[in-house]
Amino acid sequence: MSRQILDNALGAVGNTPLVRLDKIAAQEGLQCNLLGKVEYTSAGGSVKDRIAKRMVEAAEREGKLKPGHSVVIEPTSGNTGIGLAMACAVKGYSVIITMPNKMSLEKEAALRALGAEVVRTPTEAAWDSPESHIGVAQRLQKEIPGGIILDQYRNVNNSLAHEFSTGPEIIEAVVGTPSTSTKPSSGIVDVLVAGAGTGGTITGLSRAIKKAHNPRCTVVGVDPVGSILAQPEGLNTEGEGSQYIVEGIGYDFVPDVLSREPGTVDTWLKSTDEESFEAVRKLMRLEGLLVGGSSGSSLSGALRWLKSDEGKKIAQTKGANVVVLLPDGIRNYMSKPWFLKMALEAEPSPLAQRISSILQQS
Ligand SMILES: C=C(NCc1c(COP(=O)(O)O)cnc(C)c1O)C(=O)O
Repeated sequence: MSRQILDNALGAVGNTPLVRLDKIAAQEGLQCNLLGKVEYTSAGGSVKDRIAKRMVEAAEREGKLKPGHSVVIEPTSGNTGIGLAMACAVKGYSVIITMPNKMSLEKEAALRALGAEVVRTPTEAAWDSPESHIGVAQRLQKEIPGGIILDQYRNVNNSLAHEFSTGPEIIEAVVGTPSTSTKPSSGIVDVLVAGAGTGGTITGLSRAIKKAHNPRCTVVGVDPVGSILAQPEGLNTEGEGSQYIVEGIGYDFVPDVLSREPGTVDTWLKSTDEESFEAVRKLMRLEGLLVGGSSGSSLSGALRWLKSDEGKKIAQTKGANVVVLLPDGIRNYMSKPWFLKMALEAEPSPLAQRISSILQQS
């Protein structure tokens, strides 16, 4: 793709790299391959570009979007909104985004820069209350001529985008990369680990991998403490309803696109902000990957699963491939206290101490 002229920015959605996380794997004593799907390299900066592009193009094919008339309205934690705003900028639709107050200023700035109107809503509002980002979007859709909610929480094109783009990219990379003596590979995706917000990513990836590639792949879902997506429900009792800082994953309802069919998500883990941000630090410091908070949630879930009774066999299997979905990048969170603390308040390294002692000498 990078060696041809693209019609517009939407041509640069997806086709993201699958990157070895060898230093983290070594630090954790893993024999398996730990592979990160780095979604921040997509044109809009996240995995959600894919569903935004597919939902808009499907709505156009179905005659639901009319240039110069339609106003796309979407409730979002930000990234789907950015993908939609990018698509609407290219295609000439107006767009209104409703987004909870918790979400970063960086996402709001990107949305506004792309031409979207942004309406903030109370983070604590229940999903089905008129004050929530979903409730406000529905009210605006009723009142604004040409208003249409493409609805990532119900739209089949959400999970289909991952079943037919993200999934095949992962499979092709794993199958197409030869096994060598120094980098052995089973040639299949043995484990997939992903967080869940709408659940479209994990549902689509599970279907892509289990239907067309490896029906025995273990799919691990990561759900923040405070959210209710994990199964069995008993996992959600501790800390139910508590607020968490990581953006993009977890909800107080189960979106339609998150399949509850047996065999879609084989096991769920609960994640905390603390372990998520520690995992972000590892991805930055050890692997040079400038990822966002939910990438840390996925990695911390993967590392915890690999230490569990269920995962330890794979952990010690040379050539087994464990794929971790890394949904977005630090661009969305640069002014967030959790990141500034990590980046600017770290303990001075021995090198930093050496530098200051040199420079203090008159
Ligand atoms: C639901 C939205 N985002 C999902 C998301 C997810 C979860 O992806 P899902 O496919 O929605 O489950 C993980 N990480 C980040 C940073 C995300 O933005 C949204 O942007 O509206």
